[in-house]
Amino acid sequence: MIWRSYHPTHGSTGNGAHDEALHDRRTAIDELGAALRELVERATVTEVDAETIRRVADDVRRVTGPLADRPRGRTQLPTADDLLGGIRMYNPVSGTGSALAPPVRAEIVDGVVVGACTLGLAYEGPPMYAHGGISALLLDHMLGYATTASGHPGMTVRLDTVYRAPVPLQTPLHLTGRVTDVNGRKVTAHGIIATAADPDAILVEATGTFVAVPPEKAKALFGTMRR
Ligand SMILES: CCCCCCCCCCCCCC(=O)SCCNC(=O)CCNC(=O)[C@H](O)C(C)(C)COP(=O)(O)OP(=O)(O)OC[C@H]1O[C@@H](n2cnc3c(N)ncnc32)[C@H](O)[C@@H]1OP(=O)(O)O
Repeated sequence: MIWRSYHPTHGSTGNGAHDEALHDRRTAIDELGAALRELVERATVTEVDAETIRRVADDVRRVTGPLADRPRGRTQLPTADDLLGGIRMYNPVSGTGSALAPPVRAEIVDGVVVGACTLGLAYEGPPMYAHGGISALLLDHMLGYATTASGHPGMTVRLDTVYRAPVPLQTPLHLTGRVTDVNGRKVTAHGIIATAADPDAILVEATGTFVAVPPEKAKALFGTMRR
């Protein structure tokens, strides 16, 4: 399944004309992201002959040309993002503009972050199942979301992941993340991955420690960032 999940309501922050352009840009990014994910998945599952694969590679190189016009560097935020509002169009877990993201859709239900996604064959580790690093990525995100939503944002300093059973591909998944402890700058969170069909049967679980970044560290790490 390919999620197309940019939520238009998130874009309404100011006056009409600017919002409309921003909404249009985000919608376009969302459309390109969905097309890229479809490309990645089709390229992963295809068994067509080598000549066809080369022809597609040529075509893809050709169509990427117009995107090279105005690249941003690592210090420049995407103009479509709203960092404080939580909109990251290219986040590799939830960003609907990202070719890497499943993407995960998540919301807060009774103080718990509850997420959903389906992983295609592009995320394969052991045959038929997700790569273990992908599970850790999803859980890091779920725990990070939970800590941020609880009012205690921080960076991951530790992620302990327990793999109980393989995570099946092409299967709707259920993810959670919740804060379990706040101790000064340190926040502990826990999360799980299960199938949507059997959400109580934990496949992977993780406990993470997140640390709030003090202002002087934040300045050193992110001070060069600009819009
Ligand atoms: C609505 C909004 C929605 C938004 C959605 C958002 C989703 C977002 C999802 C994003 C999710 C993705 C998130 C990501 O991907 S974050 C990216 C991955 N993480 C990093 O790159 C972080 C790298 N680490 C650092 O830069 C520094 O450690 C920082 C700056 C964080 C702290 O450096 P600082 O020099 O300031 O701190 P400190 O070293 O004095 O330590 C402070 C305290 O922490 C304890 N400690 C340290 N390390 C560990 C450890 N390994 N295990 C256990 N404890 C540890 C340490 O003992 C001390 O405790 P205490 O002695 O005081 O008791």
